[in-house]
Amino acid sequence: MSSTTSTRPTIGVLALQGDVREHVAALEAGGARAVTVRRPSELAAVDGLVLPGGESTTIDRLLRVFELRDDLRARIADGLPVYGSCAGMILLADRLLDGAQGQETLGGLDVTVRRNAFGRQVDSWEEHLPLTGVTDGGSPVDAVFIRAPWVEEAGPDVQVLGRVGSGPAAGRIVAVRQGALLATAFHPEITGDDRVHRHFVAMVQERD
Ligand SMILES: NC(=O)CC[C@H](N)C(=O)O
Repeated sequence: MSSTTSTRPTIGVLALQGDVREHVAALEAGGARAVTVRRPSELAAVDGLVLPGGESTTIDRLLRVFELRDDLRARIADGLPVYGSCAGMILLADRLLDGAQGQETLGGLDVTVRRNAFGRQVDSWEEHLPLTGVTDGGSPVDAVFIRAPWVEEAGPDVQVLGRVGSGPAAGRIVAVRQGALLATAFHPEITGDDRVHRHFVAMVQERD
């Protein structure tokens, strides 16, 4: 574990595939020192980690190629704060529905996630959502969903932070927290609203 001060923690962004740059910028705006993580030594040096949006099957495969998978699972079990966005939410789920053949997750969150849950015809859409602990007393976040998963079932220790508000998927869970793990089905990193990342930075600081 690194010895950064609690005021500005070092947070890694897993940089194997996906929208890494956007997360780096959002973390910096949210008060962290952001670094990219591709090697076990880089993983060992961070106080928290973001699993970006992208393609969960590719990230799953590359985690093995880059020999990061076992170390990352161990650090998650050890309480490392991790924020997963979209594909990252899939990777954090203990149980996966509609995964590709042979696809595995890292696990950690006691949830069942359905991949590409909103259907192939709905590639992306945007909705303004209130999020518990993030938007309290403020405006809702601009939630951009891109071939997004949803949480089909959440265990008793999982705190539901946000649900879809309207349309055929109304009520579906799209933001959760369990201990040091945070996950959203949408992509706050591409909207210029840093409140979700700020929330995660505070979670990392709590852990210091
Ligand atoms: N925007 C995203 O991260 C999409 C996730 C993608 N559908 C997957 O299965 O990983």
